[in-house]
Amino acid sequence: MDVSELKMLPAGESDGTKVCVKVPGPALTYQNIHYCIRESRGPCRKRGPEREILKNVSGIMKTGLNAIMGATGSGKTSLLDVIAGRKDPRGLRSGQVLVDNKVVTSDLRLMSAYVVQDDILMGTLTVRENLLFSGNLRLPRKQYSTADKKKKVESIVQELGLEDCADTKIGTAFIRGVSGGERKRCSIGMELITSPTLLFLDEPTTGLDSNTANSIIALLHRLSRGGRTIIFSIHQPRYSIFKLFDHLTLLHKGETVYTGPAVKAVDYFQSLGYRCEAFNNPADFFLDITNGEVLSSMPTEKSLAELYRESHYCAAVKEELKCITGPSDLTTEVESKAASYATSFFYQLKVVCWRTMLNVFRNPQTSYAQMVMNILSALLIGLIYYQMPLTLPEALQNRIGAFFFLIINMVFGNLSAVELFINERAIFVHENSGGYYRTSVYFLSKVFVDLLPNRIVPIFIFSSISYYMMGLNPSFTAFLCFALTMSMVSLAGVSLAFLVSASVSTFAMANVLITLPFVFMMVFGGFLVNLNSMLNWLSWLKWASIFRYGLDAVTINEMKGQVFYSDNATLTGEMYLESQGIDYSVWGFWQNQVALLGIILVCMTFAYVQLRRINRWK
Ligand SMILES: Nc1ncnc2c1ncn2[C@@H]1O[C@H](COP(=O)(O)OP(=O)(O)OP(=O)(O)O)[C@@H](O)[C@H]1O
Repeated sequence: MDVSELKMLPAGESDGTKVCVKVPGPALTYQNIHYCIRESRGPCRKRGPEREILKNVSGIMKTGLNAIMGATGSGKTSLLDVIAGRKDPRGLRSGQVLVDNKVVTSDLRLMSAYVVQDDILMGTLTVRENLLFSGNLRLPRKQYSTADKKKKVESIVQELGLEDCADTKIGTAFIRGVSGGERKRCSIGMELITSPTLLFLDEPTTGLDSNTANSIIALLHRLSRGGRTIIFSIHQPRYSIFKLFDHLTLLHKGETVYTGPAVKAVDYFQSLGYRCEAFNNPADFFLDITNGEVLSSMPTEKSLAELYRESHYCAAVKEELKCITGPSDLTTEVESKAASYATSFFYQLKVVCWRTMLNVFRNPQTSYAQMVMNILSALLIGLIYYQMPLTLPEALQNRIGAFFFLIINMVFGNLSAVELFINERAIFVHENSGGYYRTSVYFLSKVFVDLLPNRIVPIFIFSSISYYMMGLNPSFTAFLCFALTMSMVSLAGVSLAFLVSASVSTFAMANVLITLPFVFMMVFGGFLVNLNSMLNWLSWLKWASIFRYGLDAVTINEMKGQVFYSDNATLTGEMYLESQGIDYSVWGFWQNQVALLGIILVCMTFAYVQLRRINRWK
């Protein structure tokens, strides 16, 4: 739309400054919002007393730039999250949020867009690839062909001025990427893909230098003139930013101290006896007032919130809200409706798998390092146990020692898998709750693209190097059974790591939770202690040991049919297996694989359940 067509009507109407656009954006109203939190305290996470963080706040936000300002901890982000339907509805004690007089449901939430403070983007993908990812998943395939989606991405690239960096990667800890401002623009672009008319942004200028912050707000201002209602929290904007605001909501300790046209705010506070000095930035002036650093020339016992409640601005809001009626309770409505998706399960799976694959290939430290580590450790083990003889006693000692070493290597080599869901937790929560894809799609993409090729291919290479260097049973079937056992042991270790990774949000906690079971499983593996001589009530733990199943399987695979000899005696592999109480029948071997498969399936299922249980609310 041509900007010259736009004209600001004179400010000062009771409802605030009106922005003239061809098609206005939705009007968002919120009424008597009481929001409480209950913090957990102490090591037992005992629930503390309830704390009210939003106290009876009401307001109306219309087409244009609607800023929510206030000092740190005043409740800006909480208000933004409540009205955007992102805050845990359990904390909402009363109040109602309506968009164009309709209650906020999850469908309505998907129509709007929310740009989080920390830009959550896939760092290994370029700006254009990230935008296309959003477009592919969030634009219905019935209405948009692939060419349409590409066209839409190109129009957003141009609208946001991202042409120069469209093919630059966003950047990770290892890759130098786009600048902070370009990152923020890309985050906004990810949300603009669905052409939302209601856009929420949490502190869009935080962390940016003042010129970049200026250009971001100028961009939002331009977008708002296309008929959008843009609502954002902001901390302490400079004047050139402040003067672009159409509507201002000022909070102090969870209460409204002003809501109305931004251009009228200085006059309002001057009418209360606060003097804004010449050249002072109004935004700084307001924060000085709420922080008590500027005093009124008309001292009163009343608080700023009480004075606001007596003002004509508050009366005007109340008057307008009186005409708007909606259902009495918001909470149930928000909770009950499941999110709907623009695309089918299989299409989502294809798009998310493609992104996961690109991410794996462009993250050398995970894919290539895994391969190199496996080759190096195979060579090391191969050299230590090079061409093991059949003479006793070293034949048995070396074989059992080598198998134990191999299993340890397979299990502990997967400790890095605990990073998987922790690293990407923020991006998963953001995209999943933003309606990009289902939880099952994300989980399966990790299994198909990350788990299988990243864990199984290197293990087959590892097995072929170490197996033939150690001079184990030369039959090819025996080699395949060995490689299969190594893969199953590794997958069982990874699935336990997946479960831990999906259950906790910090590496420190994940490391403790994964190391403990691995160490216990190692003790109950049958190498460090004779399981038959253990206390009965303790020995059941061997049934949960990945080590025991792995060790038994490779021992049966190697020993069965072998004959070991010393100067004056011979010992068959079967005799050794019997002495250890290992069932060496065909089922005896396969029951270990079945048990490992059982562990994999149980851990994977619980990992998926845990991913579903991750708290999406802020
Ligand atoms: N989920 C939560 N758990 C615990 N405390 C919370 C939660 N959400 C908000 N609070 C508390 O509520 C108060 C208001 O928080 P909020 O993030 O809305 O403030 P803010 O004005 O956005 O602050 P800042 O500018 O520092 O981001 C703070 O004291 C904060 O600690």
